[in-house]
Amino acid sequence: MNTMQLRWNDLADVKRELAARDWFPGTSGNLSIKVDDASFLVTASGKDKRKETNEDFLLVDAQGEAIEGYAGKPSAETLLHVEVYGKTDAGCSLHVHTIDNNVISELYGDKGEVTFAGQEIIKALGLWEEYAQVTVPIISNYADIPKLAEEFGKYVSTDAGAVLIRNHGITVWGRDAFEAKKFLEAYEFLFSWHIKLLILKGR
Ligand SMILES: CSCCC(=O)C(=O)COP(=O)(O)O
Ligand SMILES: [Zn+2]
Repeated sequence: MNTMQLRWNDLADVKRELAARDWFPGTSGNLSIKVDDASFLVTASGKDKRKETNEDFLLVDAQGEAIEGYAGKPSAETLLHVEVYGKTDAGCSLHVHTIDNNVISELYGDKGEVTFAGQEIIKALGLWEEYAQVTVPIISNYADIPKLAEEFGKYVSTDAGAVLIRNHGITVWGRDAFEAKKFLEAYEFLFSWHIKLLILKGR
């Protein structure tokens, strides 16, 4: 198998696992994986990402322009994935809309960030010290995608990270598909945990 086929299979695996979690409501969400310095695979726009077809992904260049030979259109949010690969050595970027990430983004949107501390799952984000804390930036949901990508790009500097888009969703990236998915699951765990605690405490 060549690199392209290997990466295609990696992305298909992640897509299947996120679909099993029901993290692609209403055709939302987009995923990408780096193939080489000049190209990455990204999900086709507007499709039900729970479905598996031979046309789920398209190859695009480093600027997000479709490379000939693939059906459909690249994700409308491809420019955010361009920011990740252009600014870091990340290998995979995942974007999902969940109720939990939307609730957290609205609760803390005015603050521009949300911080979690004292939770064991933070170790999954690579932070192993006691009472480690993690902060996720929250940006406005600009309808203009180049503007959204520009704002998003201000928070993209390390090979692994996450940004919440207010009342929209989260984009998480990591060195490879395994790491990006691990981070995404850890962030969604934190969001769900935090919301449940707030409800139980009546705040
Ligand atoms: C139907 S949700 C609106 C678009 C969006 O935010 C999304 O994640 C999916 O867009 P795509 O073009 O990648 O299908
Ligand atoms: Zn989206």
